[in-house]
Order: sequence, then structure tokens, then C-alpha cells
Amino acid sequence: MNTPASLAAFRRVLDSLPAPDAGAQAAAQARDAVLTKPPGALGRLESLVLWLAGWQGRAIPQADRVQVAIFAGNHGIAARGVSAFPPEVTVQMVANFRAGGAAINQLCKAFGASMAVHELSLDRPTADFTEGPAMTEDELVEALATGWNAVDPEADIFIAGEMGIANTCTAAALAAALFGGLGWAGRGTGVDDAGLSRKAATVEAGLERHAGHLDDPFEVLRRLGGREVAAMTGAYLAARAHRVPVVLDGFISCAAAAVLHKARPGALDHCIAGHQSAEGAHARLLAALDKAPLLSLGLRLGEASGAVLALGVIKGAVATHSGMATFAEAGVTAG
Ligand SMILES: Cc1cc2ncn([C@H]3O[C@H](COP(=O)(O)O)[C@@H](O)[C@H]3O)c2cc1C
Ligand SMILES: O=C(O)c1cccnc1
Repeated sequence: MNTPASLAAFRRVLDSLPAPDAGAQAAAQARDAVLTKPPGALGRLESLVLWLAGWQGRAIPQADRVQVAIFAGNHGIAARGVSAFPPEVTVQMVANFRAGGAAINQLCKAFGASMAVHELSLDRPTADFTEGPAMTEDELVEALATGWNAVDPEADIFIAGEMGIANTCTAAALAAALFGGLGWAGRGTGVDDAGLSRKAATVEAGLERHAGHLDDPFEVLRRLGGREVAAMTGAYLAARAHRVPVVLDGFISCAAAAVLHKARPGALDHCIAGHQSAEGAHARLLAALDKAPLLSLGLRLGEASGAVLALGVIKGAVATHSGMATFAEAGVTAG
């Protein structure tokens, strides 16, 4: 499918989302039933295999070609003191990703994933959303398209990560606008109590500033989001269009995905939650998306780190399903 060229075209993708391949899923289930183990003994690994089989359209799914795309963007609200780190860290970390020195470089190496970095106009932060919309419609479409184009339709699994100082505040504003309620702001990189109050006040001010314009999820993304966040939204939509299964990462990744969930229930059926991060409201956001995390390791990093760690579990699921003998092959008496 060609890259959607307008916001209307991105919206139209949601009108014809592909479903998983029921035949492949049934074949995977039939194989699982005759493998040398008590039925259900591999627990959640078994449903992981069925999920992968359906989206990949393979009775025996694979987890060899795993694609990690890291999106980086800067945020106008960073000037409001909502992060423990200054905004120049975003571009510095992009250099670190390219030099191979970040946590995510080591995790991609350890779990055999490819990794690419996409920086989105780092010298041009979004507008401060307490003063006006974070992005114009053109800027939003450009960011969505960057994410869309980053996805390899042939990948076995796609994972998006992000780098953008202040983006836990952006994600909190998105979650608050999409799901309502208070308390979405958390400590991010480790802000103190005063910083946390500034974050909560920034989210409140954003909601107030854009009140009356927050019914449409893509408009929420334009007004309160960020370029790297919108790129993740675009990437998750492209993955669905190409039927590539996705592992979600932390709070920011889930906020980006939530835009699609609100725009079209079921739009995230191709996604699983890699982990629950230590960001205070991530558990609540996962519950709103009806996703159960695979891991909960107290991570508060982003960069796709939790999703890539979850690959260990997913690769285990694929290895058992593809490699185990059946009762007949092994001469083991079935129950
Ligand atoms: C050195 C460094 C590396 C990072 N890698 C990811 N993040 C994470 O922290 C940021 C979000 O937290 P906040 O909203 O508090 O700024 C994002 O860039 C996220 O990817 C990092 C943050 C820092 C400082
Ligand atoms: O949940 C996350 O992904 C997260 C939490 C804190 C800082 N950066 C990312």
C-alpha cells in the first residue's frame, strides 16, 4: 500500500483494516495440540504463537527478522521544566544511538534485532501545547508518514522506540485527552516533586487550552502530541496495514498507539504489550488498551528497551512451537 498522502488518507486506512489469517491460526493451534507437553502447559507462550501465526499468515511463525525503529523528536513544553534533563539530550542521544552506545543498541544486539534511527526535525521543536497546537496538519502528516515509511512490510515483528526529552509529559497529555481523568503525569527521567507538579499543571493547561477540540483522536495527536510520537502512531498503522505483528514498549509507545485504539476499536489487535514500565500511569494506560504486559522489570527508559527484552519470551514461544516433536514423532503416549 502507498504511503497515505493526507490526514484524510491516514484516516481511511482505519476503514479497511486487515484481519489475522484464521487458517494459519487454526493450523498453529492444531500443531500446538499434538506437541509433547500437557495441553496448555506453555501458558501464555501458546497464545503468543497463535497471535504471531495469525498476523504473519504462517502456521509455524518466525521471529528472525525483527525490525526496531527509533524515532526522535523535540518538544516545545520542554522549556517548562517538565523533564529532569535538558532538551539537547535528545540530539546527543541520537548520536549515541548511531555510535552504538545506548542501552537499546546492546539489547538489539543481544536479541538479534535490526535497528534504525529516524530523527524528526530536531532543530524545530513542536510548539508549546499550552499556547497552541503542537503541530500543524502538514507537520502531523509528515510525522505520520515518516513512521509509516519506516516499517518493513516483510518484517516478522516490528518494534518502535522513541527518544524525546519531555515526551512523558506529552504522552500524559495524550492519555488525559483520550481517556479522561487526572494523574497521568509521572516522573519520567526522574523529576522531583516540584517537577511533577509542573508536569501535571502543563497537562491541565494543555487540556484547558484545547478544550472543545479533543473529540477526534488525530486532532488530539496534532494538538498535544509530538513528532516522534506521531511517527510511532503512523508506524503502528502501517504495520497493521501490512499485517506485521507489533510489540509495544512503554508509556510513550502506548500513548501513540492509543490514538489508533480510540479512532477504531480493535485497531491494535496486531499489537501486544512488551512490558509495564515504572512510569506511574503506564499500568492504567495498558488497562485502557486492554493489553496485559509480558514483562514488568521496573524499566523507565523507553528507546524500545522493554519491547526488545520481551523478544526473549517471544523467541522462546516460536522456538518451542517450531522445534518440538509431536507425540507421534517422539513415541510419547498422549494423555
Ligand atoms: C540520557 C537519556 C537517555 C534516554 N533514553 C530514553 N530516555 C527517555 O526519557 C525521555 C522521557 O522522559 P522525560 O519526559 O522525563 O524527559 C525520553 O527521551 C525517553 O525516551 C532517555 C532520557 C535520558 C536523559
Ligand atoms: O515508559 C516509558 O517508556 C518511559 C518512562 C520514563 C522515561 N522514558 C520512557
